Amino acid sequence: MQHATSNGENGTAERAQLKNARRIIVKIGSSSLTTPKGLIDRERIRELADVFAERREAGTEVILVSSGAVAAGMSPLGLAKRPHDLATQQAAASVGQGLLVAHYTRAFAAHGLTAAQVLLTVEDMMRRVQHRNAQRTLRRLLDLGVVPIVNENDTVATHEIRFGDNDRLAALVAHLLRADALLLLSDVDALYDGNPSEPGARRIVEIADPHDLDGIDIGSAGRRGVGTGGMVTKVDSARIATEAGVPTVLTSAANARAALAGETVGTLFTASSRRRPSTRQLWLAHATAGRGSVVLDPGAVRAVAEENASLLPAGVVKVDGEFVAGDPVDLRDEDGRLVARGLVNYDAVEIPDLMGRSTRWLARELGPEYEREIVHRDDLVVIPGPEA
Ligand SMILES: Nc1ncnc2c1ncn2[C@@H]1O[C@H](COP(=O)(O)OP(=O)(O)O)[C@@H](O)[C@H]1O
Ligand SMILES: N[C@@H](CCC(=O)OP(=O)(O)O)C(=O)O
Repeated sequence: MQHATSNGENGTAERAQLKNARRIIVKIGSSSLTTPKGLIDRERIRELADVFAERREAGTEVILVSSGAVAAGMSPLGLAKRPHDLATQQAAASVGQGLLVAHYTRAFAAHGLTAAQVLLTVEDMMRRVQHRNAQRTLRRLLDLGVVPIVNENDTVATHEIRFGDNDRLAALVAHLLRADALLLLSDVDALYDGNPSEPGARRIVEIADPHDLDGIDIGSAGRRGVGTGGMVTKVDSARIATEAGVPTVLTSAANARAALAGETVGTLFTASSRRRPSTRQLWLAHATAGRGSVVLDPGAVRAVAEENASLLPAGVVKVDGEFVAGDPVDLRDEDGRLVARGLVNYDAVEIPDLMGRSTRWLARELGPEYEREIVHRDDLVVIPGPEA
C-alpha cells in the first residue's frame, strides 16, 4: 500500500494550490455546524465565515456548499432527534434552509460581504440547459463579489433523484466552476486507515491514486449521526473532484484556516492529470446507481467499451429491473460484470420487443422513432474493470 501515514511533506505543490487558489469550493458538513445535541451552532458559523471572509478579502473566490438545513429546522419544529423519513427531513430542511442562510448572511455582512442562496438538484447537474444556467448564475455571483452558499434543493428532491449528500454535490460544483481546489470540512481531522475512534487508527496524509485506498476501512456513518454519508461519500467526492483535475483536502472545520494556508493538515487527494470528463460522465460514473440493467452480447460489449459506440438494440440480450426512459442503467456483460453506465432512451418494458433487431428493421416495422439507440454514446460512461 502506498499511502503516507506520517506527517511528511507530501503533495507540497498541491497544498500550495489551496494557498494560491483563485477559486475554491468549501463543503461544510452538518457535523461541523451542529452542537452536541444536533442543533445548529451559530457561533461556529460565525467563526467559519470569519475565515472565509479573510480569504475572500485576499482576492480568492469562495463558494460554500453547506449542509445544515435539516439541523437548523429541528428546533423550530420541536424535533429532538434528526428525522429519518424523507418527508420530515424535507419539511425540516424547508424550515431550516432560510434560517441557515440568514446566519451566514449576517456573519458575512459583518465583513461587508454579501451572501447568496443557491439550491441545486441532480437534474441541474445532468440536464444541459439547467447546468448552463447554474454555471452562468454562479459565475455572475462571483463576478459581483458575492459568496454563493449552495445546498441541495431538499424540498423537491425525491429518493430516486437525490444527491442525498452534499459531498458529491460539492465535487460536481468544483467541476462545474473549474475550481482550483476543493476543501471538505467535517468533524474528523483527516481520513484514517480505520475507524478514528479506535486506538491505533493512523491519519492518512495523502492519497495519490485510488489504489492507495485499498485496505482502508471507510465507514458510512458519522460519529454523532448528524451527517449523511460518513467517510464513504467524502472519499467519493474526492475521487470525482480529483478525476476532474481538482485537488481536494479533507479535514475538520477547526483546521479550515490552516488548510487554506496550504499547511499539511488533513488528507490531501492529489488531482489526476487525465482529460477532464463532462459533469454528466462524472455523475454517471461516481454519483449514481443504475435503476436496472441491460445485458450486452460480446460484440456490443466490445463496441461500447473499446470503440466508443452507442448501444444499439441488436446487441442487447436481456433486461432487468424497472426503469423509464431517461433513467441511469447499468450495462453488463453476460457474466454480470459492469461494463458501462448510461442514460437509457426506452422504458424497461419496451426493450424485450426491440432486442436483437437491427435499427433498420425497427424503423421499417415500428416507425422512425424506434431508430434511436438504447443508450447514446454521449450519455454513456465506460466503467473500467478492476484489473484496469
Ligand atoms: N476511515 C475513516 N476515517 C475518518 N473518519 C471516518 C472513517 N470512517 C468513518 N469515519 C466517520 O465519518 C464521520 C464524518 O462523516 P459525517 O458524519 O457524514 O460528516 P459530515 O456531516 O461532515 O458530512 C466521522 O465523524 C468519522 O466518525
Ligand atoms: N441538504 C441536507 C444535508 C445533507 C448532507 O449532505 O449532510 P452532510 O453529510 O452533513 O454533509 C441539509 O442541509 O441538512
